[in-house]
Amino acid sequence: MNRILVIGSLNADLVMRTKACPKAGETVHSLDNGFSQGLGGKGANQAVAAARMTPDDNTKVMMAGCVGEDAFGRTLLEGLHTDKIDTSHVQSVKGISTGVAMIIVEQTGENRILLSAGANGLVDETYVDKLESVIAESDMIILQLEIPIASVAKALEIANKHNTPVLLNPAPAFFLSDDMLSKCDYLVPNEHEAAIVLNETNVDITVDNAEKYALRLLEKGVRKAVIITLGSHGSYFVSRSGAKGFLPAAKVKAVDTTGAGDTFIGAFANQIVSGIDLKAALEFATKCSAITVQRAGAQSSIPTYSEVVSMN
Ligand SMILES: Nc1ncnc2c1ncn2[C@@H]1O[C@H](COP(=O)(O)OP(=O)(O)OP(=O)(O)O)[C@@H](O)[C@H]1O
Ligand SMILES: [K+]
Repeated sequence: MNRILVIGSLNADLVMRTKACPKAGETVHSLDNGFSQGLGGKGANQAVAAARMTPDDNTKVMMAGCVGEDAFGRTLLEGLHTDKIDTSHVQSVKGISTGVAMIIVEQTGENRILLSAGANGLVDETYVDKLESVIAESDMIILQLEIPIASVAKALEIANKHNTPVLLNPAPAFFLSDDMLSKCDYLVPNEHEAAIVLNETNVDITVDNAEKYALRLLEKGVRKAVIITLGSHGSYFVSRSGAKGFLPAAKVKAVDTTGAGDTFIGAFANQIVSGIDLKAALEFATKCSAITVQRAGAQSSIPTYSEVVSMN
């Protein structure tokens, strides 16, 4: 059985839809039935995507991270269990809230998000150290940057020590050292994140110049492949073995793109640990995320393997 370990964030998404945002000191009503609650956090979303893309239970997905001992934390864990994700390494911590994203969406589609890292901030180096044996036994670990960066560096160090392949999704983006990049097998940023990782915040990465920036990231030491996702355009990949190319996104009517990147990453990782080659794995991930964008929500919008294969 293949084993994927995600070390990352778990968040409750609290969404309020309104005609207009209240001004300071003002109280306004939301739209009718304007409130909804969802399960999110890049780490948990990517774990769910990897788990749902597993036919015949041939890949075990494990989640590591921290939640508060509260209703949000319990609901997040229940959701992961529904997808048969092993949560035995997730710590429920007393006295701190689970990570929360408060999202206000105006009728125009404009949104404002207030994020409280809460328990995600407790994923420290000591916690990651305790995961050493599970990192060593994994076929791939998936990391994002919604937990402290020192903990991500620690996870990279342990994974390298045990030759465990690493996929890093540098989101939200920071400038990353060559040392960190050279400990990653796969780097999957979107176009904005790729620019920030390279410290090139004044450039626009597009379909036309994606190859140049993907190659620059590869030159910084990423071991196997760099994949830059380009939203509704698709993605561009370059690999150490010389494979490269643009993969157009499926032409679909997008309703809510939340979770597109996370679906892409979880599905891609699942394919890679199952021995599928890079381009085929990316084509599969492209199909999966095209379904996610046609549905509202984050985790709830991620398709299952059978939904993806029945698309053809
Ligand atoms: N409107 C769309 N139509 C079809 N496919 C899409 C669309 N938006 C995204 N995708 C697919 O999802 C992949 C990842 O999307 P994107 O580059 O937007 O990631 P992201 O910015 O990390 O996403 P998000 O933060 O919204 O989850 C793309 O490479 C593409 O294949
Ligand atoms: K969605």
